[in-house]
Amino acid sequence: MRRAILIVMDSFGIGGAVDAEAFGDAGADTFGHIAAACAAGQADIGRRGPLALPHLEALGLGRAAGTASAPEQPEGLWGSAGEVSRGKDTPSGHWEIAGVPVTFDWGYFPTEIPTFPASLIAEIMDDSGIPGILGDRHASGTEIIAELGEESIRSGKPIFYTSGDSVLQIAAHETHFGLERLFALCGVARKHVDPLNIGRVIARPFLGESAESFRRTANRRDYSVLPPEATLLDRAVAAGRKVIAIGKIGDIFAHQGISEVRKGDGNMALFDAMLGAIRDAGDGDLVFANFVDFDSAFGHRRDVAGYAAALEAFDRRLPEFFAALQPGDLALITADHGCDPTWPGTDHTRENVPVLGFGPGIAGRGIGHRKTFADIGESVAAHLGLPQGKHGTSFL
Ligand SMILES: O=P(O)(O)O[C@H]1O[C@H](CO)[C@@H](O)[C@H]1O
Ligand SMILES: [Mn+2]
Ligand SMILES: [Mn+2]
Repeated sequence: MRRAILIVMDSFGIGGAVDAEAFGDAGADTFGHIAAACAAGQADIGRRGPLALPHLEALGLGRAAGTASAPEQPEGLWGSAGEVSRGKDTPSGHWEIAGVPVTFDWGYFPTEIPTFPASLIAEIMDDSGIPGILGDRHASGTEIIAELGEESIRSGKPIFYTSGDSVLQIAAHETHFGLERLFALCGVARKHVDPLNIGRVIARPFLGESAESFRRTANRRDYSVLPPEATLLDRAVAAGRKVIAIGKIGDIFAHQGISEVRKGDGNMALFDAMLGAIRDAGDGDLVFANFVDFDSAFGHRRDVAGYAAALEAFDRRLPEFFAALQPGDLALITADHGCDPTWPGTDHTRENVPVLGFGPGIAGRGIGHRKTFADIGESVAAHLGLPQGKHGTSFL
């Protein structure tokens, strides 16, 4: 069996990006700062003490990140990669991993209030019939729902907000407003933000009846534009291979180059879904998984202890993953950008990402620092015997 399993630990950066300063992120280091906080006893909520990631460390995480606790002889291919795409957002990171860097500038909404052009909101209101909007500014999704959720239920007006990413996010109550109605509204909004070059419209349904009880549900849906060129996923599908997308991978690629989508509510359910996909994948197939909680539940929330606990929970499950691999399989663990939970604000941070490769029979060695995430996708292509793309080089 020659299969590939590609895992994105969403936002698990390791610092050190050469262009971090241009993003206001010089010194940001998601892994390093979480580890430092844990070592200093500052991340003892729901967990305790130094960050314990024995399996990721055995694969070479410490060496990839340049930390002292690295083993002499990592068991996997270990290295780091920098991003050449102009944004530090999720689609840019994933598309570059899949061989297609984003070399154009996305459209962004300004930090002024209101952030959205009045004409855009008027068009969306006309087409969707909503009575108006709330929010209309940059915000943290959980905070703005706590602040405006009750008013949204009362008034029937959904909450529109954005961030440092190229996004229009729409939060509305799953039952009072209605989930299908929210999805339809996002479809309308998608059409109207196309001319503004906005990467994603994101439906953010929530449940609960008051600020204290509101919670976002797993029914988030991202409406992405298509990648600018054919990705690794398209190459795989064109060659008759199966691409099984775990979590939000399907949405991120606008469902292009995807054979099957499997979802899960939270990292542990996603891990289960990934193990199931590995059981079902055949020779030459690709399983591509995104673990979203690191970013959305902890990185953006600036929750250091929560992020650390999520890393440790993920690491504890890796033996199940190792056991699911078969001779000939290549597994790669990486990330799409940083989201340092110790950093000011609530946005992503420009960082290098770890690249850890392993599989039965793959000997450990350093692959150095890769200048583009595209080297990851090209390595998968080489492993699966797919045509090489033009933006990266295989490290196999
Ligand atoms: O604060 P929340 O709603 O989690 O928003 C985050 O999620 C968006 C999509 O990943 C990002 O743009 C970021 O701002
Ligand atoms: Mn991401
Ligand atoms: Mn994010």
